[in-house]
Amino acid sequence: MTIPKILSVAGSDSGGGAGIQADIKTSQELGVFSTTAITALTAQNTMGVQEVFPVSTEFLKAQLEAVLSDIGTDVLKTGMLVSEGHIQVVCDAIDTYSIKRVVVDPVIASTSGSDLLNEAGVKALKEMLLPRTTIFTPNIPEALRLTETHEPVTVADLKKLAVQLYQFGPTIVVLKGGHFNGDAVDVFYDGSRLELLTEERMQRTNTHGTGCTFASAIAAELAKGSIPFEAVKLAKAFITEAIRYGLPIGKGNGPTNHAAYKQSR
Ligand SMILES: Nc1ncnc2c1ncn2[C@@H]1O[C@H](COP(=O)(O)OP(=O)(O)OP(=O)(O)O)[C@@H](O)[C@H]1O
Ligand SMILES: Cc1ncc(CO)c(N)n1
Repeated sequence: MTIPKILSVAGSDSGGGAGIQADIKTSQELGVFSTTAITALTAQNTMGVQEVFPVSTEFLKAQLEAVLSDIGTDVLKTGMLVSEGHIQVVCDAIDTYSIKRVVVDPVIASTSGSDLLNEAGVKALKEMLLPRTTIFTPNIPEALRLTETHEPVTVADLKKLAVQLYQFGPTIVVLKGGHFNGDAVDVFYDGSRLELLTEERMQRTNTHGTGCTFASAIAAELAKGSIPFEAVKLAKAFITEAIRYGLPIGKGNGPTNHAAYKQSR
């Protein structure tokens, strides 16, 4: 029996809704074994990020080597990457271990506005990591930061933005529409096929970690052998249920419900 595996390279969210914790919960729900390489510890809750304690690049490398030299992975998924140095270490691991499927969620800032990737890191993301990426999942603010364009107003603008992001080198772009002003429209673009994944926008406050959860559901499904579009479709259903039944935990922006998708089947 082969057990599908993902390696999550991301920051720890002490509040349990985003980052590594979201990745582990999501992959567990979807029947995938998750390993981790932690880039930073954050002291964080539903109100925001209080402190960030980055792991050294040497220690990130040690975690990646420990996992990849023994357990291996079907998919590597990245979240918070801290700096250019951390991105270099991740790219070296992708090359050394010939990792073919890489899901990149470009965590640049938290919803509450804290920087989770520095300026040089944004440049390294574009120049080093995106050409090694299979599925790239930016949200709208991240897409605007990377392309330096204006806020999308129409679905046609969203499509244009996805095509622009494709030029940075990933095999597939999935532009997330959580911050769009209409329905929750995500755009899938692989260089020829352009598809919209649309769900009605739900008025919810418990949406902390939606992006991490969505990207890890994509990574988990890829690890199980799904083709990319099917993996994205399932991840969209997973996050929609997780938001619908979001958890009233903490005093601020609470977490999504990682168990809701499986419970709804
Ligand atoms: N209110 C909502 N109703 C329905 N779907 C939503 C809502 N908010 C986000 N989504 C969906 O959730 C997924 C994640 O998108 P989003 O743009 O929120 O990611 P994100 O900003 O990276 O998340 P975060 O930074 O909070 O982790 C997308 O599929 C998006 O369409
Ligand atoms: C550790 C971590 N990763 C990602 C995000 C973005 O949701 C967050 N708030 N915290």
